[in-house]
Amino acid sequence: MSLLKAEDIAVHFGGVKAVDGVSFEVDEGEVFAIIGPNGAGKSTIFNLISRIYTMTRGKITFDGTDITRLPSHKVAPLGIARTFQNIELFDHSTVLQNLLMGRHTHRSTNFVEDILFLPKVRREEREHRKRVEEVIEFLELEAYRGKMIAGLPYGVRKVVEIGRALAMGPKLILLDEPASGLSVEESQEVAFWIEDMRRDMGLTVLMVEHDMKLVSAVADRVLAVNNGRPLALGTPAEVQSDPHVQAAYLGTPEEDAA
Ligand SMILES: Nc1ncnc2c1ncn2[C@@H]1O[C@H](COP(=O)(O)OP(=O)(O)OP(=O)(O)O)[C@@H](O)[C@H]1O
Repeated sequence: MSLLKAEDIAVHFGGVKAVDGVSFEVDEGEVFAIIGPNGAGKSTIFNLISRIYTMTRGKITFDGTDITRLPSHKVAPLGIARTFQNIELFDHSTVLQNLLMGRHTHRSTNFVEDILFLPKVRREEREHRKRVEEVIEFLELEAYRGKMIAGLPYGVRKVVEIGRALAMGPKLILLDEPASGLSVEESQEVAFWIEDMRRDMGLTVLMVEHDMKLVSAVADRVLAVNNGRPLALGTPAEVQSDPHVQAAYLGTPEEDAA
């Protein structure tokens, strides 16, 4: 069953057709990757799903709900969490504080209830802590729990960014280039975590990634895009051997054949 469905989605910025008629479905429990050269429109597709950008045309359905015109702040509570290409954490807060902030989408208490620290507030606080501790254990972040983000190595910050998204308890996680800037060993770890997210947490994963080794290792299906247009859809091996995809990456005249 498809959890996310994008139908003929498009966004144009003046004359730039950043995304121009892309359709795909992500099945529940699937790891689905979007690949393409720089400027192909991959991050823009994420921004359309997150509702950061408003679509020029098309429709996006998540878990049976039409989210095409949903305000962006209502996307996360539905069960969609994301990471950003340029890590978006609070540098002067600890790992634990950043992960707890990931729980904010689940707050049902108001300011007065919080001040009075009512039983309902305490109960929610306990639940937030429990979920965050599960994430810390899952991503093996115990050693960094009390450390400031600013002082952490890049690879650890990338993992915390994934943790912040996981702390939300989503059904679908959007990973924007989870392996960029990581060493070969760190990328392999990310591959294991993606597998575990699916197997142990029952998550559906949609990722944008340049690292074809990671994509081949974890993705069930791949959508290749170029110039905002779809090029090929299939297994990693099928997409990698597609002549249009090869042409787009090599920049040969074949590119126009798409
Ligand atoms: N807010 C915006 N205003 C104008 N143009 C934009 C905007 N956002 C994206 N674009 C343009 O849309 C195109 C697609 O950009 P996008 O960032 O989605 O590419 P990408 O495939 O994610 O690239 P990369 O791999 O380099 O991250 C680019 O030409 C980009 O300049």
